[in-house]
Amino acid sequence: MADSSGGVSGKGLITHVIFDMDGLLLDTEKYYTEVQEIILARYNKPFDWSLKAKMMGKKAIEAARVFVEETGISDSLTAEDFLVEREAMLQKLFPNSELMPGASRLIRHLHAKGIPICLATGSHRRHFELKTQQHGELFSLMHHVVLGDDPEVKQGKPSPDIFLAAAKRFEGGPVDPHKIVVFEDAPSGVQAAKNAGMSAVMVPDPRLDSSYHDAADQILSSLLDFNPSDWGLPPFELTAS
Ligand SMILES: O=P(O)(O)OC[C@@H](O)CO
Ligand SMILES: [Mg+2]
Repeated sequence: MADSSGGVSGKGLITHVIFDMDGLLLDTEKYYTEVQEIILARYNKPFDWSLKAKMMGKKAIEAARVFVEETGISDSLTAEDFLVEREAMLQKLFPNSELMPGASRLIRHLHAKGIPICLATGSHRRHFELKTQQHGELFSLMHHVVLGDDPEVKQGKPSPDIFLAAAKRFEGGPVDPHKIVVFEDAPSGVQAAKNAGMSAVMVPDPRLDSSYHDAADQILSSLLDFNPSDWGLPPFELTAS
């Protein structure tokens, strides 16, 4: 739980960092929302952030089941058919994926300072490739990448599987979870980090109700507001004025 100052109380030194991708490093959640609104409009159903909050961060089929069941359309559209229908639209949108503010600076800073960093995303390989095709050099700075369709990831977030798999694959792994901070945007992702025994910095979409923030150790409105010293990580260089 973040302390009142929004800083971090009582955290030991962090030595490794795990990044979520969708909504945290890449501005891609809007594409999922756009496609889901188009599909729901056919059933005259509204798409709202309480449904979004339950879907984001999950593996595709898990998010699809939530979508068709929570909206009450599962008799007309199966989770599998939903995934097929949205695929064509997403394949057009994902190559335009842009970085979230502060993402590049933080990744490059930690890499330059020799802090081991990796990626752990519910996105499966095909979507990962589409979303990162404009950002290959930046994502190559990750020590490793764990994807939603990785055989070790039996269950998606909020299960800890993906973050435990990520901790194992660092040099000299598995890394003690208490020495890992996870950056996430989704309630399911923050919960997965806590379930893995790790710390979680949440950068939530401002439209997400603040009641979903409770499990995070620190809440930021943007990665630009992250202060590495809060976590014992090397501070940003002061840019020459
Ligand atoms: O990269 P993450 O946030 O795990 O998301 C994957 C996908 O489920 C989008 O919500
Ligand atoms: Mg995310």
